[in-house]
Amino acid sequence: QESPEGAKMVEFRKSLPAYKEKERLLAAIARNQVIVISGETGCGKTTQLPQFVLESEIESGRGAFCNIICTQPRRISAMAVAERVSTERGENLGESVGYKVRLEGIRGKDTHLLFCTSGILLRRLLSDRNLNGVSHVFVDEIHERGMNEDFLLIVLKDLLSRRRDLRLILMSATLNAELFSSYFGGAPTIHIPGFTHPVRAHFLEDILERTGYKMTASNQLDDYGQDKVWKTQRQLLPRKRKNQITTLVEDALQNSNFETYGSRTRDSLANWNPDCIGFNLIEAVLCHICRKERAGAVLVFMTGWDDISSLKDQLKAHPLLGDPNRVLLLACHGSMATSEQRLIFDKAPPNVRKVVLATNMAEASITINDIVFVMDCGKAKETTYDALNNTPCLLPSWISKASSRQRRGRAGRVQPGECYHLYPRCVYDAFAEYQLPELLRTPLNSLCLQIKSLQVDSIGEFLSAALQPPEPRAVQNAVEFLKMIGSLDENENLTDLGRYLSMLPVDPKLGKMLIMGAVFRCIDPILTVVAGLSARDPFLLPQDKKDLAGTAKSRFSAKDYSDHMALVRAYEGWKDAEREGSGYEYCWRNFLSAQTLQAIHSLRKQFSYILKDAGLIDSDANTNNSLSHNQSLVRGVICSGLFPGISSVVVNSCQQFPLHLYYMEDSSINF
Ligand SMILES: Nc1ncnc2c1ncn2[C@@H]1O[C@H](COP(=O)(O)OP(=O)(O)OP(=O)(O)O)[C@@H](O)[C@H]1O
Repeated sequence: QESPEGAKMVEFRKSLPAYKEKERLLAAIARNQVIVISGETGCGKTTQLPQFVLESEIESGRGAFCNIICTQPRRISAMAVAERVSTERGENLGESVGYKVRLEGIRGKDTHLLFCTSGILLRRLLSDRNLNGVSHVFVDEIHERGMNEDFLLIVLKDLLSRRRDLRLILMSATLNAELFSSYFGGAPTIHIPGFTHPVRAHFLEDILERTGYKMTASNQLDDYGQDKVWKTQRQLLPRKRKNQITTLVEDALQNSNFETYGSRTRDSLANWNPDCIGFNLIEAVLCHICRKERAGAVLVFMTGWDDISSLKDQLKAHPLLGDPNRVLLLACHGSMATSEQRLIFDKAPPNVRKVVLATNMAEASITINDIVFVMDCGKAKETTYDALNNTPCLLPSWISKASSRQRRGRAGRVQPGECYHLYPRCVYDAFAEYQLPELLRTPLNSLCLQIKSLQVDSIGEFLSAALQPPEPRAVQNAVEFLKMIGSLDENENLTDLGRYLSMLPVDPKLGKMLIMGAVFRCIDPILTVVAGLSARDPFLLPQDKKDLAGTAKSRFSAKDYSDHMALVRAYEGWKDAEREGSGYEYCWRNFLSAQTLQAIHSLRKQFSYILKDAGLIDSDANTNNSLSHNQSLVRGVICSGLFPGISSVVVNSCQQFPLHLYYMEDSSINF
């Protein structure tokens, strides 16, 4: 604090809106076991509030006894926030402030404020049900209503009566604090106004007017490279099942005539296709920013790995955006290793504009301090689940108003910014206020396993205590599935397999395949299959070279007609080629996607750390793979993991009985 930088930091912290509320907050925390704080974007909720408690405990001589945990919904935010708070305190990470995310963490003996993911705290609660030694728990971003946060709230609510001294502070970025307050018996709420430098919002009509970009029916179809044909068809097909928000968006568009805009803009808007992300539009806006706007990095919100990597390929081929001397293109999505994700925080070289293509994982809690421009495609991949037919699907859906504001809020945190929303204002007006809680829209298989490891008798009863309980049918489907794969017995008790599965932070189906691969000592091929099922198919099928691509694939699968074994061989061949420096030619020759193989490689590493962490595999690779050469065994292990989704029935069209086919996420077929 004595150095000029230290004094500047103290001044900065004092300028945040949270600082003005410091005394009121500390008094409320001292008087109440639970408080709910709604802090708008940039007010200092995440970085300041846990720090205020730490400082106050140190000042009152209780520093050595306090143990503050602050949860974040995502790994990247837990790490980035811990780093920022350490910097603000003029310390290294691991002194008074640390972090813990799955498989990684920095904390020291003097760490009294720990940032971690909600999953890490849940895991701790499984083995330490009373959270012994913890004095304060902050649960951040509760408005996102993620599955882990809703689950945490049930467990923490139950814990409060056993730990009267524990303080629980719930933090939300939006004003819906009442819901949480009444869940905790009318806990007091405190509101902190937000602070951002001014951020100008431009909606699609303004963007078109400003850039002069013309949208036609054909220039909006996104180019997904080799998958192009399939994706294009999907973009052109009318959607069969419309959800309420899609209808609202269409109505909003129909009722808007954009009469104050020029005819070129109106024509473009008449052609606007809400089902596309709009790669060409993004490219045009990026060019506009690079050529006409002031310096500053750009953060582009996309929906997932496939659109991020396809857009990145397109931009790399552009004379301006693909020139590394002028533009630094970075990506950030969930299947990347943490070390790669962290690159988004690095500064670009002078006169080079940084462009980050990210999923909604960059939406909350993080500050990339050189971001001046945000582009928001208005969509995010969301799991939707229909309990009636028990089919989950991961599809791009419109985001909520709360998410859109959070995205905008990533600009303007350190300097004034601009946000380009790539959809008209009337569409924003039709967005839901908040997203539907994850607990109500995803299968509950993993969650139910974790609930059982808390030694709960009835899963249904436990979940009925949630903020918004899921449908009983969804719970019943999950319990039946867990019984079928052998992780629960007839009386809903965890089996040995179930106990191991509950320790693995992956889908139970994939977890079972991994455990079987470990037990039967054929882990390498199984790691590849599980990573492949979690990523996507690396085999490309270009429309104009289907035969050649088919022949290339059959070279990998001819012996046993197995797609899974073909993947294993293709991956192993790629690894060999990489070692010899010919990975690129190998992919080209065999119609394989190098990017997908790279993603599979990263995921394999993550899964193998998880298995080591759970004590399921040895540190010696030879021992773990002593039976990997036995292909019948490997195929048996794959089957045991995929069960019950292992076969499909082909019916003759003359047959009259009704049959329903559902395509599952991993493209297996379910009846
Ligand atoms: N890594 C960083 N570098 C520079 N400034 C930062 C950094 N992290 C935070 N800040 C500054 O501190 C302010 C408060 O950040 P904080 O993350 O606490 O906000 P918040 O209230 O939690 O908002 P949100 O919910 O939008 O993340 C930011 O607006 C920014 O000005």
